Amino acid sequence: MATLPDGALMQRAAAGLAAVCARILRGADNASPGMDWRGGGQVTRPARGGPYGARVVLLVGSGDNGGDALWAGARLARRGARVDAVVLRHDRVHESGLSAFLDAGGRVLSDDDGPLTPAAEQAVRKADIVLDGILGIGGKGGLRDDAAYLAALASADAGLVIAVDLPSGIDADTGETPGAHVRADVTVTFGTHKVGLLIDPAAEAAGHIELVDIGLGPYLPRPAVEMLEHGDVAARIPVPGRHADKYRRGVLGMLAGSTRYRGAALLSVGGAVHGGAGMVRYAGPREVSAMVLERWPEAVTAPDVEHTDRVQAWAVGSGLGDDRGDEAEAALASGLPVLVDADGLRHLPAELTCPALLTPHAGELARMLDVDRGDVEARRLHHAREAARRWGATVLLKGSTTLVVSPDGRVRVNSTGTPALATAGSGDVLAGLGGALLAAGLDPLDAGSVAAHIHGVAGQVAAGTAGQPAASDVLDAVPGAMVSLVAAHDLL
Ligand SMILES: NC(=O)C1=CN([C@@H]2O[C@H](COP(=O)(O)OP(=O)(O)OC[C@H]3O[C@@H](n4cnc5c(N)ncnc54)[C@H](OP(=O)(O)O)[C@@H]3O)[C@@H](O)[C@H]2O)[C@@H](O)CC1
Ligand SMILES: [K+]
Repeated sequence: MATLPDGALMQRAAAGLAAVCARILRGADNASPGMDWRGGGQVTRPARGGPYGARVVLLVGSGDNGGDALWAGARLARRGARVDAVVLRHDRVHESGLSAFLDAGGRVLSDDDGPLTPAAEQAVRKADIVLDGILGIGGKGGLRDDAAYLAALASADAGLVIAVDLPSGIDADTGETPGAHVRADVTVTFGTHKVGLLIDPAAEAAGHIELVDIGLGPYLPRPAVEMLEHGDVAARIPVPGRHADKYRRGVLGMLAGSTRYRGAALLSVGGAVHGGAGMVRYAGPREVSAMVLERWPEAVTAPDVEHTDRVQAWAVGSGLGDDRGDEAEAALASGLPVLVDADGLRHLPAELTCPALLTPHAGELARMLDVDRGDVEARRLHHAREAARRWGATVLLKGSTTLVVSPDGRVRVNSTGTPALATAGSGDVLAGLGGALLAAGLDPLDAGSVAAHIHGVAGQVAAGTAGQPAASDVLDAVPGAMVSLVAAHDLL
């Protein structure tokens, strides 16, 4: 801002915003160079042939977010759209934006007494597009009274809701939703993706995300949250060299499954085998080991952790049950990198002395931190950070947006998640994958985020062929997912 004339960034933002609205109104293909990280993302749009004659309503808050909406509204009005503004506070409105809007033929439907006039409500209900310019990055807390009512009206009754920069009322920095907020079909965000657009529950309110480049790139600090793309993941997948042998590729010790949860052993060993482990040494009861060997003859088995030597990392806990805590503790005391999943998380010492990757879901993290599960779901980043700090470990919090948080503060959010992965045994596959990558020498942050990415791609592939895939289908899709990631990378 300091290097540019006053208002230049807002003009870039408004121009980009108006262009997206015009494109949507034209019914043009929605594919864009921006990131639609939720995949698919086709927007049901009011195809009108263009802005001319379209009904657009602006919800205008008291800050610059409202200014963006007004300037974009002025551009659409000049292209023949019928643009009405509902101004939340007439005593505090972006002045130059408002005069440009009025000069372009826009109308204001609210009055000094408040925004909720009958004309305003009627216009929102009939709109082709509602532009949500109530709050942007300056918003604090959820929407209040009139704004909350308008947000609900727009989300329920109106045409397409397009959020300006972010859906008003979400927390831009955490992904929390402290109160009432807009639910958008599309979010047009400026300069950089906001953390809140990437982490649930707020991310869910953002819909399809379009990034408008306003030239901030060279000035941005290191991002608070990273999201790996396919190429980033492919570059991190260990590829065996000419002199590879099973030890160089990484031997993983696996303490998982039990006579009660036999499937967990098969799925997690399978995840490790397909994840590229040079060898998997399975430690478990004789009848489970026999099943493992039948399905995965490349594995070797031993009765327990004590008799499992020459491993480079451990994966501990998937389907383990309650009675092998001593062995879990022994693996955790080995000093080797350890992935800890499910029942293994009950046996964490107060302080970890090894590089660790903890892979709880929200319920398990709630138990670890002695808080409510609902609170973990509402404040995913906060609680994952808290656990990473408390144990000095990398925490992979599974869920609709899987987070991987390193104790040094780095955060990655996975872009490939799919509801198809929310099925019994899916986490066992992930644990095997992550364990194999730890054994191959990736640090816990890379091992966790690469495993989550591959797992998500496998889930998408499996959903594409099996519809509602089982965890075994996801496991079967892992090799293909890895091939497609690496092949795409080689083509870059
Ligand atoms: N920075 C840049 O480079 C660029 C930024 N740009 C744009 O600017 C936006 C940020 O603008 P901003 O800073 O003016 O804040 P904004 O989000 O409009 O809201 C602040 C106002 O809302 C009020 N308010 C707060 N909470 C509230 C609540 N819960 N319920 C009701 N009211 C509440 C608050 O009042 P206060 O709390 O101060 O009394 C204040 O009046 C950004 O998101 C992007 O769109 C682009 O133009 C491109 C360049
Ligand atoms: K907004």
